[in-house]
Amino acid sequence: MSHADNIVELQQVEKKYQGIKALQSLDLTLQPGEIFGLFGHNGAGKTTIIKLILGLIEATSGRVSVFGKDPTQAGTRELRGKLGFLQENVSFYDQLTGLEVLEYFARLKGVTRKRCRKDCLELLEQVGLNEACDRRIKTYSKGMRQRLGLAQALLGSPRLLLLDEPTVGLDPIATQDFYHTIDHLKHQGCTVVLCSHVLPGVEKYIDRALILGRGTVLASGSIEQLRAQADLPAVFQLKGRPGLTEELPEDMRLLAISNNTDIKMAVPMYKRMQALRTLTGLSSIDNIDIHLPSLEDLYTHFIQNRCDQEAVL
Ligand SMILES: Nc1ncnc2c1ncn2[C@@H]1O[C@H](COP(=O)(O)OP(=O)(O)OP(=O)(O)O)[C@@H](O)[C@H]1O
Repeated sequence: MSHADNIVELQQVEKKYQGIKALQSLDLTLQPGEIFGLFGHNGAGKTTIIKLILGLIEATSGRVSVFGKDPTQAGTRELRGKLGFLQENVSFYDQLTGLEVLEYFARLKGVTRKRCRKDCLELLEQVGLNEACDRRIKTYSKGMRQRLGLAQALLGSPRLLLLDEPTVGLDPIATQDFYHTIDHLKHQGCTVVLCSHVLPGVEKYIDRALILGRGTVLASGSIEQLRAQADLPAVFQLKGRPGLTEELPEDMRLLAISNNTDIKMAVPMYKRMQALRTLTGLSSIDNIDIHLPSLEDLYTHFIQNRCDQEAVL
């Protein structure tokens, strides 16, 4: 994909607030139809990245380009029309109904009066709020407000969607519905940036992730690339009958933490297929569970690594 196709490009970006570095040496490119996860501890710099992309703040140095333009200089209406943004802890005017709120934002976003009602009703249906659309916001639960926030972000079919903690307050079914919506948008070519502290379950929906620590990139890439960088083992959990330990080949026995019929072992990722073939051939084995390093494991690994490095310095 060529340079010109990038939806977002950040090159060697640094951001300081009152002289204090919030981001440094940040390189980031986002392509059409990409779901990108932005992860990091409190104060790592995630919101700062979102604000730079939205053009709300200027980089102290480096280059920020969104749809090929500097977002702080680009025609506001043109850029806003292509962007959708859901902030953390979304709040709306309590006395209005869900439909009224959405129509208000739709008009602000330049949706014509003619299309406004139809578009808003469709979006409310998409986020599962069609039955509550005429109820005042003050009667909405936290999850319903969050869904309304998502509908607001989806107004005008954005080509770039920035979502800060989008699943906070959503129950498991609503979270799944949310990811189905995101998947649907991806297939329409929309680029999505997901900022989250909630790591479990996210990895199957994202194409790439960036892990930030104190304003610097600790790791970035697809889950497979992050696994390769971290070099964490796959954890095998074996269940079998008495004699299982004795049946294990010598090299595997060394890796095993065992009570004889219930064995856990950490196998280097590159050896996992070979280990699986060997294990399935054993006569006293009944079950094998394999846990590959999850996004949460990888996140903990990279953050911990950074802490260890800082402790040495
Ligand atoms: N307007 C500001 N003035 C001064 N410092 C700021 C300002 N905004 C952010 N910071 C600092 O910049 C750093 C990065 O903040 P940022 O809000 O980007 O982090 P974050 O990763 O979004 O955190 P969280 O997960 O808590 O929302 C923090 O140290 C924060 O205190």
